[in-house]
Amino acid sequence: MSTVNLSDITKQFGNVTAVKGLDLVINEGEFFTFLGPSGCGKTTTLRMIAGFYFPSIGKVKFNNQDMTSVSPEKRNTGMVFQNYALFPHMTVFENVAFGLKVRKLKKTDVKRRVEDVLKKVRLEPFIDRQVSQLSGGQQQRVALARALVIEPDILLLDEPLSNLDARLRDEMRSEILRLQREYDITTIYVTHDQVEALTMSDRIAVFNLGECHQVGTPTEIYNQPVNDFVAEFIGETNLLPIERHKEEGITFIYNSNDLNKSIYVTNSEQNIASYDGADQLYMSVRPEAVQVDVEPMEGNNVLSGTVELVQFTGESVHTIVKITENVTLKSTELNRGPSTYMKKGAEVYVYLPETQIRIIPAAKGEV
Ligand SMILES: Nc1ncnc2c1ncn2[C@@H]1O[C@H](COP(=O)(O)OP(=O)(O)OP(=O)(O)O)[C@@H](O)[C@H]1O
Repeated sequence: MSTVNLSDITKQFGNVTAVKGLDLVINEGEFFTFLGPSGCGKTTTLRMIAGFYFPSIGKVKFNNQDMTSVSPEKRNTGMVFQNYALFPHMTVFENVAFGLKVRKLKKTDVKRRVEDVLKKVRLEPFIDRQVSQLSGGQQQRVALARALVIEPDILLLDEPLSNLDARLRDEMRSEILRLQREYDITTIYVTHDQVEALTMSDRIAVFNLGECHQVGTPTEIYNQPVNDFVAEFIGETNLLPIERHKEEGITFIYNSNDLNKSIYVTNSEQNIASYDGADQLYMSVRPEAVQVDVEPMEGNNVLSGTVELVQFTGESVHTIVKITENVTLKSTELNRGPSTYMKKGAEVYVYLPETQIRIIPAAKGEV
């Protein structure tokens, strides 16, 4: 097991800056995920850890040992690629044994270790099957076995589930977690799928445009996003630009030209002050915190509106309510039966509880 320490890493490809000033510490045995949209620098960072790329600036350390310019085969990392990169005409055994043969292990040791790992990934019955004759999920297991058989200090996984259908993806998520716990191995996982990141990770780093915006546990990232990019990328949110308007020194208001359609947050001044200098502030309210009813509720932040759309997903119901010309709010509630569904065109009230409103700045360089 290893810690991974990235300090002030920048990676330049010609005039493209793929990764900018990245500092990260990944702890021993941690399941750590790089999450972000396509092109944000996740794979480039993973490849710098594997040694396939060297950083233009900065240092990569494993267990405090400088690995920045060490070649990949001397890093003892196991990698699983998005397209698996298996040898299609070789058998499962030959594919998994490959890395051990390169390391010149004795034949009997190779056999024992390959059989052991194939048992762990539940592929023993397929040991002599050609890889091209396996299903996508089985090929994925071969790729995992091949990465694990060398007993790496760090397991690196680059979007390993993106070629699988939804059901198999679910199954492989638990399978990867089980193996990670069994081998007790520091694991770095790259994905653009937020559900995958939230359900699997000990901690997540959220990337955009080559920069890391936030590092935290899944609940921290979801409940306390540091800016509008993180709030919108992880889960869904209602994001409304703030117009500051002090009333008796304690409230701010959105939409100050129609006070009936304004949103108040008491004691928000301290929160706002900590973002002094931000170009734009937003309030972010998750749809599951937004309540919709045909009767007005008690308290502040009850806005009238018209139901624009009702989306049924099975387990939950999304209701989109138009508040003003420019503002719609989304509410998500668990499915409590047809009598509770709102109707399109209905006049309703929407309640935004103050405690569920989070004030966040625009991500730097965005506005
Ligand atoms: N070998 C390369 N040469 C030139 N530019 C590159 C190279 N590799 C990556 N880039 C650029 O660096 C940026 C980051 O790419 P990277 O592959 O790390 O993103 P990513 O977040 O992994 O995206 P994806 O999810 O699509 O794989 C992109 O703009 C990409 O075009």
